[in-house]
Amino acid sequence: MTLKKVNPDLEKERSTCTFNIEELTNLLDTGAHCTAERRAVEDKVFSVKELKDEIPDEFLSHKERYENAIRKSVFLHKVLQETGVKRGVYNRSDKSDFRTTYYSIFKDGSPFMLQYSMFVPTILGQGDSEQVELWYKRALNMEIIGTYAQTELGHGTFIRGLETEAVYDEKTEEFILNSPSLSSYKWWPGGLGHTTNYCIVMAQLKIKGKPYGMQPFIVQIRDEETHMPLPGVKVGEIGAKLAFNTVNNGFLGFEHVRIPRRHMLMRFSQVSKDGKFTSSANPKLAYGTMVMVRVTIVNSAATYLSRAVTIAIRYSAVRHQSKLKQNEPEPQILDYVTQQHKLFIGIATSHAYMFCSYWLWDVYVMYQKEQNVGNFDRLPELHALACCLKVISSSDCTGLVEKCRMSCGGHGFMMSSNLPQLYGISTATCTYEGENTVMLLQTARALVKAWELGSRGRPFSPTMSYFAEKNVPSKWDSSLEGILNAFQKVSIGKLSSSVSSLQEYTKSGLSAEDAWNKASVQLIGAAEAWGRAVVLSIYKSEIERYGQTVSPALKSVLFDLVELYYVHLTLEKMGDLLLYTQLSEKDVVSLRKKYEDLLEKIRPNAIGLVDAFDYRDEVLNSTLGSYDGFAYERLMTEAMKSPLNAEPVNQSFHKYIKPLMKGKL
Ligand SMILES: CCCCCCCCCCCCCCCCCCCC(=O)SCCNC(=O)CCNC(=O)[C@H](O)C(C)(C)COP(=O)(O)OP(=O)(O)OC[C@H]1O[C@@H](n2cnc3c(N)ncnc32)[C@H](O)[C@@H]1OP(=O)(O)O
Ligand SMILES: Cc1cc2nc3c(=O)[nH]c(=O)nc-3n(C[C@H](O)[C@H](O)[C@H](O)COP(=O)(O)OP(=O)(O)OC[C@H]3O[C@@H](n4cnc5c(N)ncnc54)[C@H](O)[C@@H]3O)c2cc1C
Repeated sequence: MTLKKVNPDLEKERSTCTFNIEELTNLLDTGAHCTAERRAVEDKVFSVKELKDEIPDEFLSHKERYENAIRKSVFLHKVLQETGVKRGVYNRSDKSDFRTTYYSIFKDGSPFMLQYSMFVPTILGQGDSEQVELWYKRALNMEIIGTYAQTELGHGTFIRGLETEAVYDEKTEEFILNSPSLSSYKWWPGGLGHTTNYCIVMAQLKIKGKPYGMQPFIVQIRDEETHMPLPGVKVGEIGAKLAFNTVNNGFLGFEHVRIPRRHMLMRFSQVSKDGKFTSSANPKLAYGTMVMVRVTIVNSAATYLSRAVTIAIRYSAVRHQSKLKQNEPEPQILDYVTQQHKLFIGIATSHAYMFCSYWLWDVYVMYQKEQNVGNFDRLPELHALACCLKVISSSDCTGLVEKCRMSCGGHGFMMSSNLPQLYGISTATCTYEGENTVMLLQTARALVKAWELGSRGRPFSPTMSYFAEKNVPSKWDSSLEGILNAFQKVSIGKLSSSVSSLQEYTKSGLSAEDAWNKASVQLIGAAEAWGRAVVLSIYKSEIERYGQTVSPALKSVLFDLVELYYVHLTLEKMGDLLLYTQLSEKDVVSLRKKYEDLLEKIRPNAIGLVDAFDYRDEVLNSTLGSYDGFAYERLMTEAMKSPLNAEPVNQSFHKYIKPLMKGKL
């Protein structure tokens, strides 16, 4: 099929863009040098023919898909090694540490994913210098391939309830790993099924019968030559899932498997040869990898959404349907304001979480530096921020990815659009690295504690400082500052009501735990409200900061999106605002008009805005979202790859249908 260069609809859209697309790309990539570096890596990666799929993955069997993913992972590793990309070392954004490039090769994840995302970072974060020296090099060279094995069949959320034991035997200076029950089997770790030969096992340390809490151990599970499971190791794959089907998530059980003492990662806690336990300065340091991954999820969520919204907006610009005016041709569906309502918030939300993720990453890096000199003061706030922003970014972005899919009508249901797969990998972020409700409850725990300490005169941490302000009613103000203040009032109001309920429930005789459980719906509302106030505040302040350095044309568009985000959220959360602020019906009417005006203002820049995410066709992997906009031609080309189209009549016709038709069954 010969294609014209670009669909005229997209050509027209690109001509109405009011800002410099490259300038926005550089800003989103955290610098022009990051864009250049990323593009150079992409040029290299996408020129490797072995990394292209001849048959779409969805037409392969489960086993074939796994084998294909392994083949590609190995080629990709080689290419990235040649380009000098540091694997296992996170950066501020998915794009600048090449996660997006990496994972675009796999629509459904790579079996090496956990090697890079958690195995190596845990060695770096939890190992002492000697252990890092030994294991990091081996892992980086892929001499060993590992994963992070924490979750068990019986427990994922409640880490203190994990059953896998590591019992110290001082006679042999070894730990004995044991899985005492079926529910203690590790369940879920990526790559564990048939890919990894080592793993970090989180297990309950016991010395002379005394428990010392959960600690990380590096455990060999397969022979380095034959890849056979080692004696006492029971390992396999957990089966088909909603997504991540090429990640090779696995199960693992131990029958008294012995490992050397120095295989416990000992940066924070140590066990001496004679079985003396030295505790870390803060027992929660063993949970450090989770904090780091939660921080990175905020950027990943924004990135998944930016890919989905690019596909949906490009498709909406080339798709024509129905009639707006009787005597005119069918309009682009992007001209329907309801379509703009579904999609433009996706661009704004992606920006909001991207800019917040850069800020959060900087907070994390600052904490890391302080932690290295024994200062853990920032940890409780960082933990609350990482939990809460992980939750609202993953749930908002996943909801919007699904909205993007539905906005493409029937074609969004096609696997070749890549929207179903994007939904799959996005929705997983709501569960992994801490199930979202549980993470909100962790956030609420920190907020209630801060509130109670604050009421006794203790200072609030920076993101909670507005708790100190009295919740006095003030006139509604629809400026950005006014809306931010209003959301802070909602946050104070919800937290204050939750604390009052907790106090009333305990006063009425409930235990602290029962009171907490009874008030928990309110508590997760208070946690979410705090997260909203943080995101509104950081998104605005980051754009104000960048606004001073970018061109006036770009600054104007960036603020259109900030306003859209603010007004959209105000209309969405109207109930809360009516309860806790002076918002009136008249204000709502004028905000609705403001919202409609903003959609109209953003419309000419819609394609420019998604082009600025700078996703090559190979990254989007979508028949609907390609840069040239030839969606129908691509849909047909992909349909022809269905194995059923290889022959005009399938044998089942002769075997079953024909006898049925002839009444000969
Ligand atoms: C080219 C290649 C480039 C490569 C680059 C890199 C590639 C990266 C690829 C990126 C792709 C990313 C893909 C990632 C894939 C990941 C797959 C998913 C992996 C997992 O899911 S691993 C398993 C995760 N599991 C969890 O998250 C479990 C959740 N549960 C918990 O965290 C805890 O159990 C919970 C709920 C916090 C409760 O713990 P508990 O011990 O019971 O604590 P308490 O409630 O009693 O609280 C005590 C006290 O501690 C504080 N606390 C709790 N947790 C933390 C923490 N993590 N840090 C700091 N403090 C913490 C808590 O606030 C309490 O404080 P108090 O002062 O109130 O006492
Ligand atoms: C795609 C994917 C990849 C994964 N990869 C890995 C990996 O590589 N390594 C690894 O170790 N793990 C991995 N996991 C496991 C993951 O971390 C856990 O599934 C997750 O932490 C949730 O725990 P759970 O499954 O035990 O859920 P549960 O805790 O059983 O949650 C079930 C329900 O119970 C509720 N609930 C639980 N506790 C509470 C509470 N205290 N208060 C209120 N409600 C509660 C939850 O809100 C939820 O609604 C992965 C999971 C997925 C889906």
